[in-house]
Amino acid sequence: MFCSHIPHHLNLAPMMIMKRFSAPISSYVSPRAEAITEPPARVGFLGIGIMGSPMANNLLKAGVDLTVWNRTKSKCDPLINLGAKYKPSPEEVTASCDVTFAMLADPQSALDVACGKHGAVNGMGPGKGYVDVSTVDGDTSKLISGHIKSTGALFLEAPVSGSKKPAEDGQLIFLTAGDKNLYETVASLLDVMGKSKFYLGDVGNGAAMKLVVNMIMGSMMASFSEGLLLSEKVGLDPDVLVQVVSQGAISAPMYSTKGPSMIQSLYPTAFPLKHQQKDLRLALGLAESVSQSTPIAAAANELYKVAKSHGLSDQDFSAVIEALKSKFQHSETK
Ligand SMILES: NC(=O)C1=CN([C@@H]2O[C@H](COP(=O)(O)OP(=O)(O)OC[C@H]3O[C@@H](n4cnc5c(N)ncnc54)[C@H](OP(=O)(O)O)[C@@H]3O)[C@@H](O)[C@H]2O)C=CC1
Ligand SMILES: O=CC(=O)O
Repeated sequence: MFCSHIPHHLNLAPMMIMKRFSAPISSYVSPRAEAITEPPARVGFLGIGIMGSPMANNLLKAGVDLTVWNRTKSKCDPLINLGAKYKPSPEEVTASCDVTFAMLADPQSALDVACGKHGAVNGMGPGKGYVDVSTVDGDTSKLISGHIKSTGALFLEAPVSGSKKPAEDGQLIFLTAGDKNLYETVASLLDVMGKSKFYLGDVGNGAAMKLVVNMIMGSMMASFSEGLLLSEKVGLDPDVLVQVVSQGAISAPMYSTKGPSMIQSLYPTAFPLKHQQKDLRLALGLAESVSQSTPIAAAANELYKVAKSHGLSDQDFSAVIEALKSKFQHSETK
């Protein structure tokens, strides 16, 4: 039988079968190679924010034995109510789990949680795995990998493409790199949380892929913002612009989902603006490291910085449009 290898205590089989037939398989690894690996029995999750919460929730719903930790403990409560275990430090989570996922804000927090006092590294050892799904730069990822692997454990970086809604719907795209054995061990868990997964080789490649993707996305949103405001100023209906864009060659889901609320100056947070600016900053660093010119991304980054300086860090990244409005432009030049 297709999923007969899944231990009975894990309720993964129906969801995995459904997903294999409802979503395109775009992983480089054949479905047969994934199917022979048993998922880990005890799974940890560190970082229960906008993304971590629905990802952990999907693991729970699939019957995974899950232990969670978050700096702000109250964010774990809904998951605890659904049956998750809780430990008061990353160290205690990794000590009690076979594989631990981490979904942290940025390079510093990913490093702190992995390598700081009572950090994840202290609970790692041979036979265990650490999967960092945060968006960080390659150097940070390599640093964390080095510390984890020095304990005899395995490391996989696996940043995700896809926002709050894809996380809720189990439709993320995993960009993985690192220990291939760990990739195979957690493949069925990635399938619970996502619709596809790429294995990209050495640690750093997953981080780089994610930064390139988000560099493009940040520039696209800045350009879309300019278009919305220009259309309005020349007397066009920006709602019609959204419809036109959505039907043509430049259509992208984010234009049709975020456009209507941007026109109303509403920015309900799915992807915080501060994280988009962080990703642009890291992507520019990546480009600098190989002397690649990225003037469009550099200009977009400046716009996100302006938006941050006006207190929009925790709004959705579509709030970058505010930085182009005359009230902000004037205050910048005063
Ligand atoms: N939202 C999105 O659409 C997407 C986000 N990402 C990436 O995923 C990661 C998480 O994003 P998201 O969930 O949106 O962000 P949130 O800001 O909602 O969550 C950030 C998480 O990091 C924790 N954290 C922050 N600083 C520290 C610290 N110093 N020590 C310990 N924990 C810390 C937060 O804990 P606390 O609750 O205590 O603040 C929280 O759990 C980011 O790297 C982001 O770029 C990737 C794809 C999509
Ligand atoms: O990192 C953000 C996303 O939507 O992907």
